[in-house]
Amino acid sequence: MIRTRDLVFSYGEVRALDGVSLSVDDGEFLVLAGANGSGKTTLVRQFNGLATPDSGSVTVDGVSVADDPVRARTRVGMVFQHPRDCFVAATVAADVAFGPENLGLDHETVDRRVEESLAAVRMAGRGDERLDALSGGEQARVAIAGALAMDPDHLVLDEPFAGLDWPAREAVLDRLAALADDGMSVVVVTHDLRDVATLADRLVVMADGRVALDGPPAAVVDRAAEFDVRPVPVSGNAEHRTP
Ligand SMILES: Nc1ncnc2c1ncn2[C@@H]1O[C@H](COP(=O)(O)OP(=O)(O)OP(=O)(O)O)[C@@H](O)[C@H]1O
Repeated sequence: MIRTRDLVFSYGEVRALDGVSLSVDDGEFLVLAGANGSGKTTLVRQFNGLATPDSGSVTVDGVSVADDPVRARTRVGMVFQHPRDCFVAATVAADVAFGPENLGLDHETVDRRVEESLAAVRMAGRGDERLDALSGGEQARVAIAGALAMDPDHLVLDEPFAGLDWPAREAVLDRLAALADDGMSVVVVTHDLRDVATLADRLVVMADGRVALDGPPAAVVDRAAEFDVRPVPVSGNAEHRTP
């Protein structure tokens, strides 16, 4: 579980987080929405210690991020917008291997993690392909594989769908939903609630550095427009769950 309590964070005079208390359970697929500048990115950067709060606390599986930021960074995988800017290698497998190699894992373990992570995003057998030859959706899935190869318990994606067409978006969402089904907590930051909200277990809308709405998408999405988030019809949550 990722848990924040009364988080406050300012950039100089700008108070970006103004008392955020939020818990994300294991296996929960949470969509974090909100208008530009509402504090979404600032919040998720606290989850793995990329930023330190002015006050308040963050724990990951009960351990304070401030006390053990290295642990938080390995437990919480992060995928940022524009994955192509974050790639460090020329080919798919080399890029996904980069993180686990840096952990000092042996070759066999790295190879296994690369294989499993690529399979999890339906990119199995494509390790030798060049990243610059992939579609935007495939690149997004490789970026997710790179985070999965670190074997995290939680996965946070900041605007992972930017620039993706509909089928690519669906493929990425499908994978994320499956990961949540397998027990990973998945947090997706997005402006756009189309299709995401129908898959998510929970929708949190931020406004002015605070949690403005929090609940099952079907219950809260109608109010999202009040906070400059595009409303969409939602038929229910957790459609991805299979008995
Ligand atoms: N590096 C920075 N320096 C100064 N102010 C910043 C910085 N990053 C963010 N801010 C400000 O902090 C507030 C919250 O920004 P943040 O990026 O967390 O919001 P967001 O909801 O993720 O927005 P967006 O959807 O545009 O990415 C905004 O007022 C923003 O202008």
